[in-house]
Amino acid sequence: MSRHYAVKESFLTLQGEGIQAGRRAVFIRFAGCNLWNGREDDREQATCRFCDTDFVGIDGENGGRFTAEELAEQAIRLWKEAIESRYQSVRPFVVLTGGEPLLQVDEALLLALKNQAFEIAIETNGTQPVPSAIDWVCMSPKAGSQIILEKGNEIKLVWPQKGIDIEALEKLDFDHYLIQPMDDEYQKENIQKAIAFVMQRPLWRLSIQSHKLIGVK
Ligand SMILES: C[S@@+](CC[C@H](N)C(=O)[O-])C[C@H]1O[C@@H](n2cnc3c(N)ncnc32)[C@H](O)[C@@H]1O
Ligand SMILES: Nc1nc2[nH]cc(C(=O)O)c2c(=O)[nH]1
Ligand code: SF4
Ligand SMILES: [Mg+2]
Repeated sequence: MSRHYAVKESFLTLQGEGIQAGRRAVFIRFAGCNLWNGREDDREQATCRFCDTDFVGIDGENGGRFTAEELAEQAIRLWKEAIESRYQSVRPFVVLTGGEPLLQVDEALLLALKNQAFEIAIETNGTQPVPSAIDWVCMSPKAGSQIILEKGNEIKLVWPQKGIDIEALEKLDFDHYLIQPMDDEYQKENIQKAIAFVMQRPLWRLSIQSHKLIGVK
């Protein structure tokens, strides 16, 4: 039997975060993460405690278990929604996220997405190896986890986090450095801390979670 991927949800939206914010994108959210099991009862014991996402199960919009081809076909169908005919030739863009997508994403899925002409971006916590077929790598490091990723396109650090070695991140081979205020009960203060961070360290840019402001998914 061919391999299946456990997908929480899949949807067409605008990339809300990072250097590519504002870009039309299909999101595929894979179920499961290695830094939290997703249960509220276990959040405080997890390595990553501030997650804003429900990645448990396969019960979300367009969720389910899919073969590589099925998932790529669903993604291209979502991409084609509402596009005016003269833009049919614009390259489709997919963001693989989760949960931790690299617990499931493999060469077979990347090939199926490439066969649908997708440019492929990923949101990863940096603890898993990244296949070279991925076009855009966004790593968001989590304090207390073992980061193995050394290069990519953007680092998006959620702030504040205790126990992050900022200088060590700056020595990695990434093109863009972003700081993203943590969305929790202290969000207002977190935004001020993120602004102060950028003011002291001009290598870094502010990333706001714009999808939450404009009311898209
Ligand atoms: C839900 S994660 C999934 C991808 C991957 N597991 C990761 O952590 O990068 C997607 C992005 O949301 C960020 N994020 C999660 N919870 C957040 C929060 N409460 N406030 C701001 N950003 C958050 C993550 O750091 C990551 O950049
Ligand atoms: N619009 C939108 N942009 C995003 N960028 C990263 C997201 C994620 O959860 O990985 C995300 C998300 O959930 N929605
Ligand atoms: S690593 Fe990513 S998906 Fe996992 S708990 Fe943290 S923010 Fe959520
Ligand atoms: Mg999100």
